[in-house]
Amino acid sequence: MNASSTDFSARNLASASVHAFLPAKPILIALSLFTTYIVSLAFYRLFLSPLASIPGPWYAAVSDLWITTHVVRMQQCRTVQHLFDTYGPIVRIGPNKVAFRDFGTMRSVYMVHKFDKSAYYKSLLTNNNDHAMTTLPHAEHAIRKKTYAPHYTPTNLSLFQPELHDFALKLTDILVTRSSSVDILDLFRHLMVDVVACTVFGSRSGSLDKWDKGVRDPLGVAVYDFPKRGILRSAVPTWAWKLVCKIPNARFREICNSDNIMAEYVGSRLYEMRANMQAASLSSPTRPTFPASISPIMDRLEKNDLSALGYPRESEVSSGDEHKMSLVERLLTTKMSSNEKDKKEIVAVERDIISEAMGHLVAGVDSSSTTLSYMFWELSRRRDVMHRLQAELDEIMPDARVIPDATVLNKSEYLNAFVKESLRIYGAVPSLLERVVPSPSSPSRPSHQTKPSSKPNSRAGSRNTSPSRAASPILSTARHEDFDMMGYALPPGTIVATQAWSMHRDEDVFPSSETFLPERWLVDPRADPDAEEERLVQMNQSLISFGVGTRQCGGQNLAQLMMRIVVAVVARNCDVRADVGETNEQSMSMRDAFVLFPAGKECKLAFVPRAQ
Ligand code: HEM
Repeated sequence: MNASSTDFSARNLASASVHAFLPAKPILIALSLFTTYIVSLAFYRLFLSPLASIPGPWYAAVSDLWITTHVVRMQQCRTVQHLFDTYGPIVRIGPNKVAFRDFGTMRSVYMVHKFDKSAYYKSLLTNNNDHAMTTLPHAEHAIRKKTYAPHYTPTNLSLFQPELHDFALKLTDILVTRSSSVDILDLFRHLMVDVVACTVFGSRSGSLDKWDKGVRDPLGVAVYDFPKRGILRSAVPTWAWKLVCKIPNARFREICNSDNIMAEYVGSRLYEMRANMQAASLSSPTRPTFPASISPIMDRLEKNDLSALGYPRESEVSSGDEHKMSLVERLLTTKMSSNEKDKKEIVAVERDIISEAMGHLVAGVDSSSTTLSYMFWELSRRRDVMHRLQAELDEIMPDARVIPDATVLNKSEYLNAFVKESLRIYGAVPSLLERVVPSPSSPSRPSHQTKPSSKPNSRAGSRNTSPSRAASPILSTARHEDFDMMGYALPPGTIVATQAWSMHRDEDVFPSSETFLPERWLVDPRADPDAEEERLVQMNQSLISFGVGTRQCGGQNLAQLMMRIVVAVVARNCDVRADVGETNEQSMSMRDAFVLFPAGKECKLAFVPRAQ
């Protein structure tokens, strides 16, 4: 090889390597810019953010990824509790998120200042529309609540007692006739579908009957699938969602479609009711126009084909009793009161009622069935509790098939203590209830700031007793629009939250908090009466299973009533047993995905009839 050919190859090689390097340059530049951005962001969040001084693990301050891994593991409640134990009552759990475990701050955020809910709740939209739980601004929510709240007053609910007793007796009959164990989580879900269908839609869905006959209940399955759909839906953008829903797998499609299945059921009830109401008040009722997602159902209904939905056409539970009104009927009456509504308005109102009713179905079924399941699981392994409860029930229910009125159940001391203790440990919503620090222009802007308080206390002057950090250097740099939470200045937009899980495990209020002890809710006759009164007030104020303030559970009176009815009739008629091979500590270990559920996703128990 001569010198000129060597020169040529070297030049070629050099030029080739330059060309190979050139396209890599923009990538390298982009990579280094990205790395600089990430490092700067992490540095800002860790050291310069207004939340930088709040205690908590550094990796939580840097990114939401850490807490998200615990959400995905369905162990967020336990993780946050561990942080409180490690860092104290206020903890930074994300770059923009602060969790607290303090009674005074809880009252301030949820009751006094009534902060708006965070965007997290939008993942619970039904039919792509808001309902009470997903309406974020406080003022807008107040209007909604006014329309549905009268339905859940104890007086109104007492009108539904005959149906509720029927369902509970039907459930008991199913339990005593089974020779093997029953997955009561599934069975209670069917019970609650019947209960909500009856009180909210004024119909009999026959869900328990279907369960008994081994027939699949489409409404029950849809309610069960809805949270899974919510998680999926919130994880992908709208365009991708349409593709996801086309994945050719029958079960998967059923999950994606759970929203529409519920809307079909509710829409059919609403249209039927509206037609009845119009027939009664107008000579020529106008056919309402329904939104696209439910118009096929309306077409089927027009052809009088209710069976296409899998539900019998039945008379409303309100028939024959003009005072008893389902929630849907109530909302129709309130919202359709003006005859001057145009078609567009009617569609909007009807769509709104459908979403609201679906919201109650979704909120009421899984929550109540989970708590009920844990109650019976606890009875199965605590003979002492079971016997004491049964002794009281034997007295108030001489006839095992006659369920006492709510007023009697509410006065039954041990039953109430048992329900409260169950709600404390197994309340179905133990999770962070997220709220947002408002901006200065927001109506929920606090007019004064919060100081930490050690414990709840009813006695005047004994609140907010622990030392405030108001004079701390952190606050000296606070801007006017910041919110003072326990001495830390939180800028508008910060997400703040407490969780029932931790409020209910405060050792100062609930000693031996991990032990299931209904007796803690009873007055100890040997103790000082004043101290006893104070102790019980503290516990009651810290029990937040149904949330706090104006955004509290809308259906809590119904849930409380159903829990008492079901526990009373089932425990009066049966003994409960668990086979540790199928239901045990491990399978019942608590998981949370906003609502609680057992790790094994079932709760199999055997029910043995008691000698009467
Ligand atoms: C043991 C059973 C139940 C528990 C533990 C429970 C718990 C809760 C909690 C903690 C909230 C407040 C969420 C927040 O502040 O972010 C809530 C809201 C709600 N719950 Fe329940 N719930 C139960 C049963 C029911 C039932 C049976 C219904 C109705 C059929 C119902 C309807 C609602 C509604 C409509 C809301 C939204 C309230 C509003 O923002 O106006 N819940 N529930």
